[in-house]
Amino acid sequence: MSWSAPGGPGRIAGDGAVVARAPAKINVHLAVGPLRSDGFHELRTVYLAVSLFDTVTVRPGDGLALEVAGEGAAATTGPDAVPADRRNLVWRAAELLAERAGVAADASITVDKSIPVAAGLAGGSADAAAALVALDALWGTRATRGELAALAAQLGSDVPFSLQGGVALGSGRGEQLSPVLARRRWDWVLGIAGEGLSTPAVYGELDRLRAAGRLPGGEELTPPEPVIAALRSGPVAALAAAVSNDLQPPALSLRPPLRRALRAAAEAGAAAAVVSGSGPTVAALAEDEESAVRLTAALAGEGVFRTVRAVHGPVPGARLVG
Ligand SMILES: C[C@@](CO)(OP(=O)(O)O)[C@H](O)COP(=O)(O)OP(=O)(O)OC[C@H]1O[C@@H](n2ccc(N)nc2=O)[C@H](O)[C@@H]1O
Ligand SMILES: Nc1ncnc2c1ncn2[C@@H]1O[C@H](COP(=O)(O)OP(=O)(O)O)[C@@H](O)[C@H]1O
Repeated sequence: MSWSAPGGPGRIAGDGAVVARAPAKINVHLAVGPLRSDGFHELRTVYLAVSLFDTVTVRPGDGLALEVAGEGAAATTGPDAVPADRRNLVWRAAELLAERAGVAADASITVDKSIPVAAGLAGGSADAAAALVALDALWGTRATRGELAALAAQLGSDVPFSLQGGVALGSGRGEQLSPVLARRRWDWVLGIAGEGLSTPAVYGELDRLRAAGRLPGGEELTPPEPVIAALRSGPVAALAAAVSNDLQPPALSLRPPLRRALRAAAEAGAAAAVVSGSGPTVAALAEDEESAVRLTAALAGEGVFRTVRAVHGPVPGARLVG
């Protein structure tokens, strides 16, 4: 990896702050193969970045300091707890970038979370991607997008997509991306559960259900082509017919009330309703504005803590703002 010599600060505001934001994602296709020897599953997934963002602000500092504010700051235990130390993906992103670029890891970092935690929306990955972009500017490390993508892949399977945004096909463990063309804007209503689900627990439940013969073994990955064709061609019904997620059955097994939320969305006229990634967020696809309003009302209360309207517009990945 070749790094330019540090070239001075990037886009820095008056008080020395650099701000970046990155989007949440949903998976409109998620085919999961058997467990690999490295502890990950082979995937074919189609990621869609949606208009729900976390913001990361970095300032000059002495050593690393991290504060987590907003949505993610509340829980102290369980899958929804966001640590404000080196276990946080943002901290790891900072250490990794500093080490690779040969600069001191000096920064005071604030993460403002709007993306719910452990929700299957890749909030932690968004934070890590935004931190890479912001710290690259603060430290003047001038990494190329490709260099940042390589660091992102070391931080987590979803982080390269959080950096890239838009719509993409993910292979390998999800980190190998190729862009997908989407012709139009999609309107989603996200039903956010009050309590998150742990990603490794959901993959583990899938393995358990497969080993017990209660689900097909995953040797044959459902091909993503129908979803990719539907995204290219446009009609809502085509995308709705093609959406699928192998992690939905294990998420439902761990969180049975999610069935009610999926049913409520279907009864309220959702073109499609699917668990996003490892869940427990339910992503309901709206035909139009009126349908989105109906879905929002239907999801409220059905084991769902709150709803968020999110569109794919397309939505770019991690970017400096301000
Ligand atoms: C399921 C997905 C779908 O996009 O996201 P979420 O819905 O949780 O956001 C991803 O595969 C999550 O990606 P990410 O959250 O980055 O996972 P990582 O940190 O790389 O891995 C956490 C753990 O998830 C499991 N894991 C992850 C990816 C993968 N292809 N196979 C796996 O088995 C492994 O147990 C791993 O130790
Ligand atoms: N910046 C971060 N934001 C959220 N969670 C984080 C972060 N850094 C580490 N984590 C850990 O990752 C776990 C799940 O992260 P998150 O990305 O929100 O969910 P998901 O994998 O379902 O998309 C949390 O339980 C938390 O302990």
